[in-house]
Amino acid sequence: MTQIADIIAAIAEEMRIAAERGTVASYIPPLARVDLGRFGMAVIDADGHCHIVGDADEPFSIQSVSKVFSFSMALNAMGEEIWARVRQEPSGSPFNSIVQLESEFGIPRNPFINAGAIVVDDILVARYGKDGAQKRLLDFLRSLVSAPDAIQMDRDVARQEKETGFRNIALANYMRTFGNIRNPVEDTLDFYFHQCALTMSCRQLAEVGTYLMMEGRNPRTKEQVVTPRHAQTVLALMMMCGHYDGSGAFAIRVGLPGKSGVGGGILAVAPGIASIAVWSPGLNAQGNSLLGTRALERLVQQTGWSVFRPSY
Ligand SMILES: NC(=O)CC[C@H](N)C(=O)O
Repeated sequence: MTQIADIIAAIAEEMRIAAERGTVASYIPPLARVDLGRFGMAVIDADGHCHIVGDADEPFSIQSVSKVFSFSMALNAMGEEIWARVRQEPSGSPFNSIVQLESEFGIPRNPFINAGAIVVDDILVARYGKDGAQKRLLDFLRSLVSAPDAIQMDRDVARQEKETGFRNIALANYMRTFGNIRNPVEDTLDFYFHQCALTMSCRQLAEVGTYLMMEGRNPRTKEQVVTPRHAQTVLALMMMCGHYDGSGAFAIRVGLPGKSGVGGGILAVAPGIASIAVWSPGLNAQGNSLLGTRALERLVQQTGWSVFRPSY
């Protein structure tokens, strides 16, 4: 097999010259002004070797990729009881859709659509308090990376998320009417907007993802961050729901559990083999990184890492 470094160098070159790059998210200026030409990728293998290419050390807004980490924390806090508050099924709907909530009594389909992530945050705010939840999430992420201070919450992005977040505010209030938001809506949303505003680079995102590659263990400290069973649960949900109404296409094209964000980042995990982060800010129609998806597709074609291959 060609070395990973050579494979990702060739992928970065293909992405550098790609003409069609998607569209950057435009709902807040900090996302709208990101250069469409950016592309970065980081791959960390099971031995801890990190290969990077392009803008892999450039911080970006991880947005909904953060839902993986808040959900991991909520599983730790609540265990299987969490399924009374959020379900474990794909939605087939856009990330910010409200339609299913009415017929399904305010219980979101899964923790990775906005409604589900807001419920997850409500659980964490009830357990740790509004500021405590933020601090714990930051501690969780920083414990997994080599340069902890590089992971930040961008307060300006959080403020703008709040100022423009009418759909998320509606989702939270609507679920409150079913009793599925238990804290003051503002407190839960404050945490949600701050977690969307987390900033890190591909290198750090791939480092954070290593616990999912290693059956829930932090390879740096050997600490069990989540149980092996919960790591499997998170990965299964990433495969089924990590790309919203684009999840089926992502599973077929890439064949790895993955989670996207509107900042153009994707975290993908080849269990036992690699933690991969890619960033390209241009999005496709479902709000997932256009070139990020293509880059992962190329990587899997050349490494054979799809979990659906018999040899995996
Ligand atoms: N898909 C996403 O990354 C969505 C995150 C965005 N901040 C929102 O709440 O709508």
